[in-house]
Amino acid sequence: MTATGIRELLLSRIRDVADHPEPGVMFKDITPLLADPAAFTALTDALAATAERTGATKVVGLEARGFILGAPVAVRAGLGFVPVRKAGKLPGATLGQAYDLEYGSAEIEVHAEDLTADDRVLVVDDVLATGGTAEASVQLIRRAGAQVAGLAVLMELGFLGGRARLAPALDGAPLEALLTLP
Ligand SMILES: O=P(O)(O)OC[C@H]1O[C@H](OP(=O)(O)OP(=O)(O)O)[C@H](O)[C@@H]1O
Ligand SMILES: Nc1ncnc2[nH]cnc12
Repeated sequence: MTATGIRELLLSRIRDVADHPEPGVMFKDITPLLADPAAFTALTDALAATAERTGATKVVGLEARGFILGAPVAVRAGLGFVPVRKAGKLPGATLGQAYDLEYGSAEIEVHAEDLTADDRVLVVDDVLATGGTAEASVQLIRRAGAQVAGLAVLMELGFLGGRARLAPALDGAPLEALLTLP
């Protein structure tokens, strides 16, 4: 399939849900895409290609939808997977980072021992909206002493300005969005 064909397939499997989880938010629901094996496989392959191209040694997935996408990407690319979880879930010694997102605020954590100075980490998530979640994850990875190979998302909501917000934290590492939605 051509790159355009893949993008059209992925876009056709994302459902818009108005006013979820709060009024004024147009929620981008990826569950139809996950339920379609051709679309889910195409997405996994595209993100795994990014992992290989960026020379990543680990994939970080952001709870919860970043787990669903990131774990198969890590397996496909032959890399380890490191979960970045919402605060209070990981049992070991953690590093934490608070952040704001399009609809609220939260704190994420990672097991510090899962990342080393030799690691180049590709962060995988479904949506880049305001960039708050992704920015916090990049800060966390750097505080853990690892390098950031890049950030790969299924879709970027361009009108929320996440790319510009993230630029300082990424510090030259690539941000790749398979779809950019106006
Ligand atoms: O760019 P931002 O404004 O930070 O928003 C993007 C984040 O919001 C969603 O996660 P959410 O916290 O809703 O968690 P979920 O995956 O558990 O639904 C999405 O999966 C991204 O991680
Ligand atoms: N509009 C949106 N749709 C889906 N996930 C999101 N995360 C933040 N904003 C979102």
